[in-house]
Amino acid sequence: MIQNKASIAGLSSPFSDRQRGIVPKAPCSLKIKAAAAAAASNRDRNGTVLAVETVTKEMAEAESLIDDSQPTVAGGIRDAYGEDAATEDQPVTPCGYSLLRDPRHNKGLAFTDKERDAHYLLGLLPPSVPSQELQVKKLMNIIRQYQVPLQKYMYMMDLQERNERLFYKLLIDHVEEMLPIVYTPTVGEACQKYGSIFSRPQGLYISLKEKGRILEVLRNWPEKNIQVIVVTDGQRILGLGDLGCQGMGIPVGKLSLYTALGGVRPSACLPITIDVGTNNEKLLDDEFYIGLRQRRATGQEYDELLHEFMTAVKQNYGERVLVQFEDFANHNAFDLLAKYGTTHLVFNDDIQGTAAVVLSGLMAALKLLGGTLADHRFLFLGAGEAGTGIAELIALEISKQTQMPLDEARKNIWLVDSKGLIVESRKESLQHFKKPWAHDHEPVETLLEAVNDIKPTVLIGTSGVGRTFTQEVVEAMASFNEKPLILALSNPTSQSECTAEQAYTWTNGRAIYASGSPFPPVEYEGQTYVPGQSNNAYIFPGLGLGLIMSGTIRVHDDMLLAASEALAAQVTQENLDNGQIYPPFTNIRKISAHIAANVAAKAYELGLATRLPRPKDLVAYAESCMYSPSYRNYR
Ligand SMILES: NC(=O)C1=CN([C@@H]2O[C@H](COP(=O)(O)OP(=O)(O)OC[C@H]3O[C@@H](n4cnc5c(N)ncnc54)[C@H](OP(=O)(O)O)[C@@H]3O)[C@@H](O)[C@H]2O)C=CC1
Ligand SMILES: CC(=O)C(=O)O
Ligand SMILES: [Mg+2]
Repeated sequence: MIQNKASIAGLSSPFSDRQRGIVPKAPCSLKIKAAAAAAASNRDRNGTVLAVETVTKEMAEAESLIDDSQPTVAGGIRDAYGEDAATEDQPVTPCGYSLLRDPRHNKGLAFTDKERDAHYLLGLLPPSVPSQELQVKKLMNIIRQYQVPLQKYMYMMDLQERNERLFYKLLIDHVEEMLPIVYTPTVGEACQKYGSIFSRPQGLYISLKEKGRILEVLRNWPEKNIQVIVVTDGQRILGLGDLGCQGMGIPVGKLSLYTALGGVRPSACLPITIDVGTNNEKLLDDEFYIGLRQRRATGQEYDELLHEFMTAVKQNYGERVLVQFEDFANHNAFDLLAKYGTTHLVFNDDIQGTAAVVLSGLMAALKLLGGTLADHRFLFLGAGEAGTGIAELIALEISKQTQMPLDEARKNIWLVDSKGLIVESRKESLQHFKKPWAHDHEPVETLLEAVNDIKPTVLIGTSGVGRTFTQEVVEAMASFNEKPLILALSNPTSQSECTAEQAYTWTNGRAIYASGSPFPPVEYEGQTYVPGQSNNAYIFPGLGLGLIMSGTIRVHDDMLLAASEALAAQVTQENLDNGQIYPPFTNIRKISAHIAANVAAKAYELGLATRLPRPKDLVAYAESCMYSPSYRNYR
């Protein structure tokens, strides 16, 4: 979908308003200040950027000065990746016993005789020199012997701390099997028990105690060339509620997917947990809880800490570091995105990443259901970050496809929250992100009533509450839809609105179904149904890679649409014939390269990319940028 700049500037969704600006408020060099001034002078009276090419060129120049001061391998755009993309022999700093204790360089028994000789390893290892593939095979044998998923998780975390390349090789080569361990659902249980299983810090902890010293905290992290930060304050971890400081498992898990699925090098990834306390009484009473033992700070105290953090991030890492907000409670999530969307490269995974993955699933599903997006009726259970984020992106796409005003495009999209259907008569008391969805309708209290009234073709669960798509609800969907599309997005598995088995059996095998956490295939009346996984993990790794490789300085809604289209384009006829609206995760690195390329192409088109010149073949370029977990030879 190619848009001209005028039509982009004309969009009026809340996303666009938040994220259209490209003027850095706190520029980190004089040259960037000059570029910012140029950007400011290129706005019309609505604040819309009119011509950004000049600005990005100047910013690119300014940024290249910053890059020159970074201790990276020489060679332009590829600098950030060179250390990992290179296949030739590499120098290695630690040696002897320290080399075996350094996860970034350790190879376990796979050090060659020559390397053992050159790096003071003689006698420190038994004689055998297995290949990396054999090491993976051995570890998979061990992991498969654990019956309890949390034990597998702990084994994987230990491996990551011991031998990083082996961790990623194993994760990439066995992605379908290992994703549910390092990610949802097991990561949810790990967060709940994080204090009890804590062994070593895996990211930065910034608590209220560090107020006034956040820059110093960032500088304590050993890696300097950071490209992606995933940050949480732990208040809405999956559908498990407030887990306080123990939410750290989520940034760690998300960033391991940035590397495994998106090819961003691990040393460029920084997990951060902001600890402002927790309102979870159970954790406050838990002797193993690792966070501040106080109730959550709110209001000015909260805002000031977050502002200090965002300012320090830009000061320390520059204009192009991507900050992914993850699992914040919705009032803070929307506010942070609005506040920093115009000054920082920020992205909210729960609002925007989820929106992109669901829109992609819908685009693919239309090939099975027929019609266009505008022909369908959507009903959501849950009107928070995920629900309203998805709803808004669907409306934006409908508006683009049909040229109808956004408000009009919203009319076929309905949301139910904990108080019932969102309708006009409730408007006054609604949170701001729900107001656009308050349509004209009688009050409706239950989901079943809403389903029977609205007769949606698509039912989407974003409530965080398990088994809320009851048999009656699903059967009602099947009574007026030949192929009811049912997306039970809440995580982890326990919070899924209905299971795959329920969706298929209650619709006599007619449902098209996907869930946020994976379900195994279902046998029903002699047929095998393979459910899809509708999770933002399809989107953020490729989107992040696209932003990084193009040096993009702001996220724009059109980049989300570009990511959705790229993902939908990877769904094959064979996938569709099997009722699947997402491609399998086994191909995820190829998929991520395509998403990255589409996102980068959009960023160049919008003039928001600063790495110039634009590579001709963006897919090939994305692939060439990707981190490879294969061992390097040490000279
Ligand atoms: N698959 C994926 O990729 C993703 C999945 N998710 C999942 O989505 C879920 C929700 O996340 P998020 O949107 O951020 O959470 P929010 O807290 O922002 O929103 C939850 C919404 O659900 C509503 N709700 C809660 N209980 C009920 C109920 N019993 N009946 C009807 N509505 C209810 C809330 O109502 P009210 O506003 O009245 O309180 C609120 O509108 C989580 O489980 C999360 O794991 C999130 C992001 C990505
Ligand atoms: C997947 C995800 O981001 C969530 O459930 O919050
Ligand atoms: Mg999340």
